[in-house]
Amino acid sequence: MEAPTGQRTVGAGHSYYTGAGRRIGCFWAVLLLLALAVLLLAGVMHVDVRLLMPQLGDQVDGPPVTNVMFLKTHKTASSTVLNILFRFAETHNLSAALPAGGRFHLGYPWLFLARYVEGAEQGGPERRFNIMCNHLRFNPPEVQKVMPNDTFYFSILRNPVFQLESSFVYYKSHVPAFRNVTSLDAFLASPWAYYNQSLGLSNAYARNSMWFDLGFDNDAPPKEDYVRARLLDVERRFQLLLIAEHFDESMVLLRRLLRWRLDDVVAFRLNARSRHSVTSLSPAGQERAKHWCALDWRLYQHFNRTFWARLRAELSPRRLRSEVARLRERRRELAALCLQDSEPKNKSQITDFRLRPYQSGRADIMGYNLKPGLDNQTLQTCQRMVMPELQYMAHLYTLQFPDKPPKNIAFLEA
Ligand SMILES: Nc1ncnc2c1ncn2[C@@H]1O[C@H](COP(=O)(O)OS(=O)(=O)O)[C@@H](OP(=O)(O)O)[C@H]1O
Repeated sequence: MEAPTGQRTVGAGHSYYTGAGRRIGCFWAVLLLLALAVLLLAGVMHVDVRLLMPQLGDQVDGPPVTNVMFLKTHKTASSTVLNILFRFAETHNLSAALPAGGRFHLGYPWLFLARYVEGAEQGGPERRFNIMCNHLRFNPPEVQKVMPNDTFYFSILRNPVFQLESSFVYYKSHVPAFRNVTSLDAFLASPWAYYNQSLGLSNAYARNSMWFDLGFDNDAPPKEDYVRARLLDVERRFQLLLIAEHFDESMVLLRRLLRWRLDDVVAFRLNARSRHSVTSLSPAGQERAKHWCALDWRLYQHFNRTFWARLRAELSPRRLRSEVARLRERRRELAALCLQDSEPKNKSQITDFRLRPYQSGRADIMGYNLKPGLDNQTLQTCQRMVMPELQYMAHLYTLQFPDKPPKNIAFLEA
């Protein structure tokens, strides 16, 4: 006898669903086993799982830090950091403390004053900004006038031997102490023949320039008590000192402390010299540079130590390795997406003047050409990543102060 249609349907349906239920159960069991196997394999092969599931690694606890002051020291990879901060300001609609009027820095080499910031004196004495990162000579009470109380302060240091070599080539014709000497080795062999202490500020790039940028006396004798007291000052004022030689590890640490996303801290190397404008110092010259810049040498040694101690406190070695690997991988992806030939170009090869960095002295400062044919959104992302310091500052200035005359960067066209 044939069962009524409805019963048969229900019966058939029931057995169908029972079979399907079994299949679904199997599916989840297999998936669970697979996941366990991957985790086991990752453990055995010392692979960080976040490398396999990148979206997991981009999770951060709590809101991002948005009040940030970066002391932009000279010739220390600071333009690359500035690019990161300007991008963050622009994409998060944050205000930046930019140089007033037609200026390109915040009063450097004079000690910073709040009135060097555009708009600091408008809207009453309480006007505060989110991001501050243009060159200035650090002067905490004045910086505090334009930055909120909960600002995160950080800076970056570089081995003074290489920092001095970079300065020498870049500021060769600008700094009196460097003007009349053929090489840095010759300068370091008898610095007092070229360095006139009474010229003060104009020679700041020639000796202990990071110490000077921090607001201290770059000609002070490196006496133990004095050095220790100033290092303590820096520790009190800054939450973090990064190290240019370990730039990627620095970005991992910075991102963690600021609770930013990975893409916020991925950057291309900016303001780098082409290989033919880098000179090498003899081993004796290197030792003399450490002696000549003894204050910077102490500064660098001290904060190189604290940097690694901080990294160890924040991340296990394996986690650090995997985060650095992820950062590099993402940089490679973005280079392939944005850059012509995925690499930097020297000044004569850069076709768009808006992307050509400011050139100084004998240095050939490299930049980038973008790939042709990028869609609008990708183009915007890529342009931001390769935009040199002066152009980016002028761009933000126009966005922030549309009624003011724009910064005149026509000289970059030459
Ligand atoms: N990501 C990264 N890692 C390591 N080093 C880097 C990085 N980005 C820039 N650089 C090097 O930093 C030098 C430029 O420093 P600044 O941008 O601070 O110079 S400036 O004071 O703003 O003119 C310049 O050094 P030299 O090439 O020796 O002159 C750059 O090569």
